[in-house]
Amino acid sequence: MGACTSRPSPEPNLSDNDQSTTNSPLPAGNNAVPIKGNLENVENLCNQPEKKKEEAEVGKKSPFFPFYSPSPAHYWLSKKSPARSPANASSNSTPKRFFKRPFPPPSPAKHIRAVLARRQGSVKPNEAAIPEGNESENGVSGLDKSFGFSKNFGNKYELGDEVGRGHFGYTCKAKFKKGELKGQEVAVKVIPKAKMTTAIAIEDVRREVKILRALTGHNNLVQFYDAFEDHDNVYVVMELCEGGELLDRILASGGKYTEDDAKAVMIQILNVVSFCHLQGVVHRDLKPENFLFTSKDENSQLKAIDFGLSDFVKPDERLNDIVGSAYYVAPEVLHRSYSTEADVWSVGVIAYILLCGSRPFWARTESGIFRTVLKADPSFEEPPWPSLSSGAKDFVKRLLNKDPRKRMTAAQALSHPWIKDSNDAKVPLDISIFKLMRAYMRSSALRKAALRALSKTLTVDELFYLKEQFALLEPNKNGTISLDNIKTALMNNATDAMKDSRVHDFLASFNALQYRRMDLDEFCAATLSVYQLEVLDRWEQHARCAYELFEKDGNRAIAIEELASELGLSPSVPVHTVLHDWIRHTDGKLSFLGSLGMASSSWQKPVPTLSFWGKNGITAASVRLFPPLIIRFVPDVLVEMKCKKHTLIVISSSSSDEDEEEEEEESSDESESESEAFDHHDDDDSVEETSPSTSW
Ligand SMILES: Nc1ncnc2c1ncn2[C@@H]1O[C@H](COP(=O)(O)OP(=O)(O)OP(=O)(O)O)[C@@H](O)[C@H]1O
Ligand SMILES: [Ca+2]
Ligand SMILES: [Ca+2]
Repeated sequence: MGACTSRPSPEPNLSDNDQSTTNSPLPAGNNAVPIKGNLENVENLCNQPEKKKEEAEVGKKSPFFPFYSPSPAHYWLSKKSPARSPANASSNSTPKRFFKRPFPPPSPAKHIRAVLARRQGSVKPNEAAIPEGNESENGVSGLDKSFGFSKNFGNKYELGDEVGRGHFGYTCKAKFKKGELKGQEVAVKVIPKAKMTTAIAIEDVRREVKILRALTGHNNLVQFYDAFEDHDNVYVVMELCEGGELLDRILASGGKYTEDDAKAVMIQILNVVSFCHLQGVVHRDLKPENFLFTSKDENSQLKAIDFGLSDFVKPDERLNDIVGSAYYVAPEVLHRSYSTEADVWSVGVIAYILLCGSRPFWARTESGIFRTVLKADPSFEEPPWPSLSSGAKDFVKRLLNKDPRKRMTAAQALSHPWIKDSNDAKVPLDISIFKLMRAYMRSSALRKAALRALSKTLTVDELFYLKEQFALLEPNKNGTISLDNIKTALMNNATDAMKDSRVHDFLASFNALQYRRMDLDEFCAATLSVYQLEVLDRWEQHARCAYELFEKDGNRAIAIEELASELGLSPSVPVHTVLHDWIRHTDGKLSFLGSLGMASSSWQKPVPTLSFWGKNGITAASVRLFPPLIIRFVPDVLVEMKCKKHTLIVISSSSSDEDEEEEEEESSDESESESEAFDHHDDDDSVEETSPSTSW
């Protein structure tokens, strides 16, 4: 937005009137302009004669990006970053090797959101041209731009040089003017009120400060000191991080970290991300620009900044607004149903970049990026991946799983074998444990028995994390926990943010635990994630073994005929034939939708897709080849299906309503919903985009 072209205000009260037009704003669509891996191209882009540049912009202007952002070139060459300065282009400090998918990514965060907001009618089409210096119009617009912050910023601080900027604000050094702290330096993010042209934008700033205030105190989160306002600006005063952005260090390192260095960064990022998630805060804009080092020191601490797009999320809630930065955005965000797992995806993107120096999802247009995020698998074949450890690859793959239910959580990632040996700190409490626990407590006896059997097949590594979580709940002498333990553990970790994310209300749904205790065995059964186990190569062994244990415990499987009756199939239907008909030819998955015609008319609501799992994917033909096949089935049953000679086992992944809803969503055919939003885009090669009105 305007911020990217405005000059830093030397005085706090300076309005944005003087927004420079010398850096002619490029539409963010110019993200699409490829910077072919070296600074020359970037410089060329910048050095185009003004008129030519304008022409180029007009020609390439995409209707998708009515809001301009820093062009890659401008950003790259911004004065705050020596690594990006053209003067350094040939100096030793300049990375010799640039990314195949060149940095820096501009942050189209707001653009994604603004397009959406515009579509929903809450932003006027011409908001792109945000009225500058419109402070006198504040009243006219009817927007309440008072935040209730102190008004005496100017009395307390003396504003100094700019140290960085983004879409929403610019950050300056400042000094205490008087008192004990006189001369001490801080950082001040200045957010011009002139840019708050919608109620949403004002609310975003309010929330940014609220979240920062609530979460401050964590070692890997920028320390918040105070917030001020005056007629023109909001001032967020925080600790000054003098070590620059993580992005700069990545660039300075030639775009590649050693595994050990990457681990050290990952541990800090995951620590703060898991902390936010426990508090019920989802950051939504995790990217290397939003992590700063406190000092230039090689081992300096890393701090998360910029909670401008962050939000509170209740443990049961799914958010639906599309925000974030394109390269880092999770697929489920584009599908508009997401929670904290979306941040973990972004961490996965950062991890991928740290380890190999390339972006995992790349295209020349924003819609092209979205398409790859939704559909493409990142490459682990190209150098340097073959020379990296299998642990590192497994770690990144498990963060970049497109299914959020199969993705590791941040706390879990900290106990991943690749990380845990280098991590002295304790694994933090994981809110997702409580979600799984609640689903377990609401499950049928049959499902509980199945999960118990499955939990007995877990390996030492898989158990490590669950045991850590159990220990965090401080079991009593007998090794059991109760509702009180959960409450105490949460209280010990609580900040004000938990009030907004309603973690305590969520606890109320644990009443079933009030009169009983849970030992470690049951805890493991309750909190293991079947979705995550399914990702593992050894999943079939797990399931096969679990089934044997399940039977040994005296449980009886349901025969296919019983399943058929449970599904409402009439006894006259030859079930084995039906089974065959359920297999979708497109992907070889067993589709329940296909069975609808034969199912009894009592099936009113959409039926979830039933999928076959097997090594290398199961095709119709392989149904007969892989005994036993493991299939997941939403209703609460564990079923053995005798299919000719072979055995099919059905283990329900979950019984919670939430999951059923998700299943239904999935069953409406993922590819269809994707194509609805993106298929019309001609591939990334074209900068010309279809009109947004037809695409969103
Ligand atoms: N505490 C700090 N110490 C030093 N520099 C900072 C600090 N906070 C922010 N910065 C610098 O200012 C830049 C912009 O800050 P921030 O990311 O909060 O702004 P933004 O407008 O919300 O950005 P975005 O465009 O990513 O949304 C940062 O990338 C960083 O370089
Ligand atoms: Ca930022
Ligand atoms: Ca921001």
